[in-house]
Amino acid sequence: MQNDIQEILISQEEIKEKVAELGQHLSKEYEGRNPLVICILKGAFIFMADLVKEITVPIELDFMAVSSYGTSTKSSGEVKIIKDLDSSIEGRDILIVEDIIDSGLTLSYLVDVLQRRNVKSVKLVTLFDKPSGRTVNLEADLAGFILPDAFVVGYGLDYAEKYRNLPYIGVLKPEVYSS
Ligand SMILES: O=P(O)(O)OC[C@H]1O[C@H](OP(=O)(O)OP(=O)(O)O)[C@H](O)[C@@H]1O
Ligand code: HPA
Ligand SMILES: [Mg+2]
Repeated sequence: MQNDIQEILISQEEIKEKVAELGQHLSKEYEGRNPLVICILKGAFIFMADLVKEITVPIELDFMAVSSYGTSTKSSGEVKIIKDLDSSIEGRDILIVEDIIDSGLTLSYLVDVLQRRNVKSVKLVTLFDKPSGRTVNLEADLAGFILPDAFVVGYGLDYAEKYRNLPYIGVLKPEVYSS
């Protein structure tokens, strides 16, 4: 698996430091409140697990699974909800936890879906942001790292469901896509 990586863009240590910073920031922002933190599966599962340990206000968790990439490195443009939330979110402060915003299609669709459920507020935190990929107008409220225009894997992010368990963010060798 490590042999398929051309370059490590962000190390395990850098990610750890950044996640702690984001957690501190969110703890201040949600002081005195009890947000519902929503993990967007599958990609955000590692970020979610690490981030919530750095949040000091009481939170509740839920999970939503969506997919638009399948086995490709390009978004299909069609966002499919594979698993919806377990309960009503009416009147709640919602924090969406995402691993990466690339084209922005997944999140613009989801924010719209959640906002229509009469929530009190919706905020969006992403660990990775790839502004060069955007095809719709969407910004995170909080972003960890800005990435260059390359398809990346690791720390939850996959290529054809593989490499999610790499502890860093890396770029795949071109021959991996073509084989
Ligand atoms: O901004 P976008 O271009 O929409 O891309 C970002 C989304 O794509 C990936 O999910 P994917 O659809 O691959 O599902 P996965 O999380 O199960 O890998 C990633 O985890 C984000 O949810
Ligand atoms: O660069 C990426 N890597 C993995 N999954 C993704 N989904 C959107 N962009 C990416
Ligand atoms: Mg994916």
